[in-house]
Amino acid sequence: MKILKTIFEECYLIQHEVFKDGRGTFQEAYNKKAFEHLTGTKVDFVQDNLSTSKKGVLRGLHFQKEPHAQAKLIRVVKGEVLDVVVDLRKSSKTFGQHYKMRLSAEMGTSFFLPKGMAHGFLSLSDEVIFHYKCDSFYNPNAENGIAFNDPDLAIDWGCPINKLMLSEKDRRLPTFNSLNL
Ligand SMILES: Cc1cn([C@H]2C[C@H](O)[C@@H](COP(=O)(O)OP(=O)(O)O[C@H]3O[C@H](C)C(=O)[C@H](O)[C@H]3O)O2)c(=O)[nH]c1=O
Repeated sequence: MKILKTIFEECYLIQHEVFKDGRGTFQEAYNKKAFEHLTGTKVDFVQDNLSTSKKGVLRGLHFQKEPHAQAKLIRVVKGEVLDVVVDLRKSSKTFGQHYKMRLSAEMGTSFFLPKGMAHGFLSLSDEVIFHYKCDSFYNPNAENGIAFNDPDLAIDWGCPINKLMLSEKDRRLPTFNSLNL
């Protein structure tokens, strides 16, 4: 397992060791001891989520308000996504910036997001299976989000807007500035 830093502090790409043989592959999808040793971050995950998405589905940008903010360890189990993270940590030098990266099952990587991030992804494959661990339980009363097409974030999703498929909830998300973070 190797840790790759990103432009966001405490936000890491994790490259897993993939063992291949005539049968297929094996990898440790998560190892608490190795993760905490390499990132220096102690995290107790309490909930695993799994979603499937068709091509063109955009989920996000979502976050839970304190004290229910979630750190997430993301894994694309099948297919490929464009994953997007927005730094909502007011004390961060990258506050208000977004970071995007293609993640695919073939890459053999996980992506760790600390608390204080808004997260979303665009499905680039006909079928995406998306798995992530959270260190805080789902709390619908703490749910919040940012519009995927926020004019100030100006995220380039690389997909014509008429090809995107969003939930009604996501179509009504507020702008970053209106949150007054
Ligand atoms: C997130 C969540 C949802 N739900 C229920 C609520 C709805 O009835 C249904 C679908 O929820 P939603 O449309 O919010 O699912 P996504 O759009 O995939 O939301 C996720 O999208 C982006 C990518 C994220 O990073 C968030 O963790 C998460 O909000 O599942 C639960 O019961 N538990 C949960 O933890």
